[in-house]
Amino acid sequence: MSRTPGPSSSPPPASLPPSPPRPSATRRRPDAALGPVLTGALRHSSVLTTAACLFSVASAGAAVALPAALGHTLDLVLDSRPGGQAAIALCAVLLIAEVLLDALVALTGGVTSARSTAWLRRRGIDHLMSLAPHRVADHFTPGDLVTRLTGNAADAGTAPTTAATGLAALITPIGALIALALTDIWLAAVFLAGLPLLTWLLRTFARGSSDSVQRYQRVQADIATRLVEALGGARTIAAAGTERRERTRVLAPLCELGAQGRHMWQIYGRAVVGSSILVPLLTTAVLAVGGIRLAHGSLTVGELLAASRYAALTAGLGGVVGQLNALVRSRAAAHRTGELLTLPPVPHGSRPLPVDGRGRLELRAVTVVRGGAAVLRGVDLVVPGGVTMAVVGHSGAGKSLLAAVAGRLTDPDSGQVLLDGVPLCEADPAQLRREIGYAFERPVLFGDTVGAAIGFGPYEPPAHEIEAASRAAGADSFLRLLPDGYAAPLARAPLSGGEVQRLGLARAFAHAGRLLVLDDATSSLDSVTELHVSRALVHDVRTGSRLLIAHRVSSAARADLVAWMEHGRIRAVAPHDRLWADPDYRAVFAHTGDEENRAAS
Ligand SMILES: Nc1ncnc2c1ncn2[C@@H]1O[C@H](COP(=O)(O)OP(=O)(O)OP(=O)(O)O)[C@@H](O)[C@H]1O
Repeated sequence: MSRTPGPSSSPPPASLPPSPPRPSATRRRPDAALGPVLTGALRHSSVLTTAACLFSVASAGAAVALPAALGHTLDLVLDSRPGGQAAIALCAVLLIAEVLLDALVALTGGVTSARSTAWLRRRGIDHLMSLAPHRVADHFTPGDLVTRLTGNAADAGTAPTTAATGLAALITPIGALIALALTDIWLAAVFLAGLPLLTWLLRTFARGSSDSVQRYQRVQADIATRLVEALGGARTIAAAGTERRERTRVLAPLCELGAQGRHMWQIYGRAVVGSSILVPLLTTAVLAVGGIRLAHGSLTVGELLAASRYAALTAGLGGVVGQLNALVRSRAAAHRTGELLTLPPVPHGSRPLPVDGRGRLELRAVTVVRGGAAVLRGVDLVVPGGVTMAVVGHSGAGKSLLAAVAGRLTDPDSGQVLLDGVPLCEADPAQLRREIGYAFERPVLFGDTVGAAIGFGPYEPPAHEIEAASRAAGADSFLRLLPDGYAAPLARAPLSGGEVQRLGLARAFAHAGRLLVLDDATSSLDSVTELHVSRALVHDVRTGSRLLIAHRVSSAARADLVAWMEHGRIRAVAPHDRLWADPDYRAVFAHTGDEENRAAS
């Protein structure tokens, strides 16, 4: 309730991060990023924001009315006029109302901020999940994203409350100035004389601190990005013995962070010092002139008392500095969170796949550009329904990208991909995820238990299907040795690289649809296990087409057809036996052992 003059309360620096590490998203028009966040947060908490606004305006009204009531009461008491008791009661009511309203502002404001923040985080994460993974990676690092969706979202979530209470922060001094003028026009004139200086102080603060806060948040994000990278590469760093160097790298932006932090404090400090000098000077000047006016009989004692309170409240305009600071911070944070929302989501259609489709995959003139260069160049390829096709080629030929395009993990820059005659971009996304299974070379496992990690997918398969998939992937034997079997906590299960890969395979088998894409998903398996998996794939997993990115001759030899890729193009499609006669084809497998090559030939 106390509206003390001078810049106040909230500390200047922003508390959260991220950075601009990757290009374009951060170069969009600021308003394009800001609009959806601020309007969305406001719309989402409109009732509470309106309540907070009304309470704070009412509280400001009580604050402005109180000095007049006090002054009037004092005059009544001093002159022994009737009505003193009623006036005292009115003062008490105004005082209590102000306290209660302030409490309500704090309550509704807190809830509004919490709800807006929760909405922003949900919206941000939903949007993130709707984006193409490579597009996200092009624009944001993981650390940057985390800070945008946590700290920045929390700061941005305070915007509605700050704006609502900011209105009251303006009403109080402006109302007090009007009341001062009504009490005595000369006193208001004295105050107005100093107003240009106060206005200049506020404008300088707002301008300087906005830049500084944005830079501070970016540097914080940079540190978060480096930290996430270091955590991801912890084993490599330990093996290389470069912990000290890494520590230095992660903390390198700290100097700039400190500089930006100091700069913010300097701007804030200058504003505080400026208004701390100006405000008492103005108040004192008003009091001095008020004293003269009292001596001349132009003011009563009660009016002087009211005038002194109004001068203090009017000078509370300096307190807007704190409010401005909070607004600047939440605006900068909203801008950072909003940049994520400006990335266009992957468009989807709703066409169903034909019920009797067998997983015929067709790529028509598919071109994919990465880093400014075409990585897949006009690829035409047909995987007939029910056929297993191995994709082979030298490292960097574009095999993984082809696998990503096949299951719509990324869209081609030109050309079309069709599953059972339906262009993937027109297909119902939920059905697409049920009908296309993926296993990767280095799968990431999700779930509380190892069983849940296998069941993780668009639907939860029953336990017996999870176990059957696990057997097919050669994972059942080692899972049963775990103390709790399939219920063993994933985080504490001691899994080798090959075992993780088998769990990834089991996950894909458990959700196998009409198309199964195995992107180098058996690379860590020994030959015996790989043979077991290949057989299980034919006999124990739902039938459909398979696209296998393969490096081993044995995998290519077992496939019905081989697509041989070279420099982003299909060089040939034929059974392995037929291609083997070509020395260039054999050179693709030059890295595999002679024994395996002999066996395959
Ligand atoms: N996001 C990207 N930005 C730039 N270049 C990319 C990107 N993704 C892939 N590439 C490039 O595309 C090429 C093909 O990559 P891809 O992973 O498909 O090769 P690959 O045939 O699967 O190789 P490997 O057998 O080594 O896994 C590589 O030269 C790679 O550097």
